[in-house]
Amino acid sequence: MLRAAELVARVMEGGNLTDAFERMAELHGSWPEKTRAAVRDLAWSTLRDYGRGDAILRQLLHTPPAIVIHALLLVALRRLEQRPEQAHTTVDQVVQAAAVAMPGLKGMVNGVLRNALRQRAQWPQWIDGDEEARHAHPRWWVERARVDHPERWKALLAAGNQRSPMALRVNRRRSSVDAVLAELAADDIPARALGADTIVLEHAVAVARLAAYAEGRVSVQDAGAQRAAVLLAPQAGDRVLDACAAPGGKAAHLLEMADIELLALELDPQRAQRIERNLARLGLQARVQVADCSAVQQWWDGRPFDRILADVPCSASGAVRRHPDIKWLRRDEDIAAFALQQRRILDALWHTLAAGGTMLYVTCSVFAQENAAQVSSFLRRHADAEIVPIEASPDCQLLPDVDHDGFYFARLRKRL
Ligand SMILES: C[S@@+](CC[C@H](N)C(=O)[O-])C[C@H]1O[C@@H](n2cnc3c(N)ncnc32)[C@H](O)[C@@H]1O
Repeated sequence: MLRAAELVARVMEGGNLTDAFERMAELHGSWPEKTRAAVRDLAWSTLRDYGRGDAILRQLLHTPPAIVIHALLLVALRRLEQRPEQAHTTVDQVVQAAAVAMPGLKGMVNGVLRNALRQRAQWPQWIDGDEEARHAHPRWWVERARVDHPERWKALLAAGNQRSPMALRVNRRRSSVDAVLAELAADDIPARALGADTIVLEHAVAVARLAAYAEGRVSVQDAGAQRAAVLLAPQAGDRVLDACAAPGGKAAHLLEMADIELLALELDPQRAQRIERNLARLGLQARVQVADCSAVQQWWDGRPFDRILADVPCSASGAVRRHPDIKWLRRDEDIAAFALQQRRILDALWHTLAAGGTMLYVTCSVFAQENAAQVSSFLRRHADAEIVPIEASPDCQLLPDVDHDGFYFARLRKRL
């Protein structure tokens, strides 16, 4: 429990959860898979529960405690909700953990948790009386959801608090959905097909259990993310740009779909290495270059692209259940900053698209400012741009559900 609390504390101090977890897992290389999964699950689910634990703690504490103890209490409350039948064991374990982290506060932790247990019947009322706790999202986020999705905001927020589905993308150059489904069935991994290359697993499993992964026959990629390559529809011989490419999921899908010449750009050199590793595992080739895609003069050779994938940096609000730390780290004003960055990238990339070529704009956001509003303003600035509809709609806003995360897609064609 202390390890999960350390991860939560890292996020409360402004750190990235996935990075913190990877560093911790590296440090404890001998952890069995079960321990790794348990630490991960507890940290992730505590952070997904944004605001709920604090609504309870506010009733029991006058001042917020030191960060590591605060995090430990949140983890403890999460565990008490998950396993009410083991309440006393949980309290004992948390008190022992507090004795390691801050021995002087052991008694306080014990007192708060025993008090919390005594008043357990009140928790639903405390949570319900606080809007952030009720939806387990920051207030500004609830407000944006309400304004941007007036019909579906409650379902959208509820979906953000669920566990994310695990989906595979079959490398059609090496296997097929049917063959992989048969392999999974033989390994007792329940799964179903969803679309041309997509399989959704009933429960998440460690990739180490998937021989098809190590052998480059499948990749782990959200089913929503897999729509990008399908919508861009690369054709043999196309010159294609993936402008924001790491870790290379969509780049690899494009290369699996057609014999194309692909340039994959990535700003972050370390993340760029992940593209190389992924392509090597799948037996695919592309030119990978570390560059800021919006500084066109630094990387473009002047030959226009037939297709461009602009999978821009965004709030990731559509993938919040996968990255629950973003509820804690993002601020309302960050959305405008992302929108500005996206606008710069779109305007710069447009110059590199051939007349008649297609650019697919993608975010994993559910906020209109990064999505439909961004595209409308792009169309107003570029008279030579037109929308290519997606299933009879000008664009496509996927909201998170049992099959996929939230994504936004808009297809833009440069007039001839
Ligand atoms: C949404 S992720 C891309 C995911 C990727 N397309 C995939 O499917 O695996 C956005 C990526 O863009 C990178 N990035 C951010 N700003 C960039 C820029 N100006 N130029 C190039 N890459 C950028 C980020 O480091 C991040 O890796």
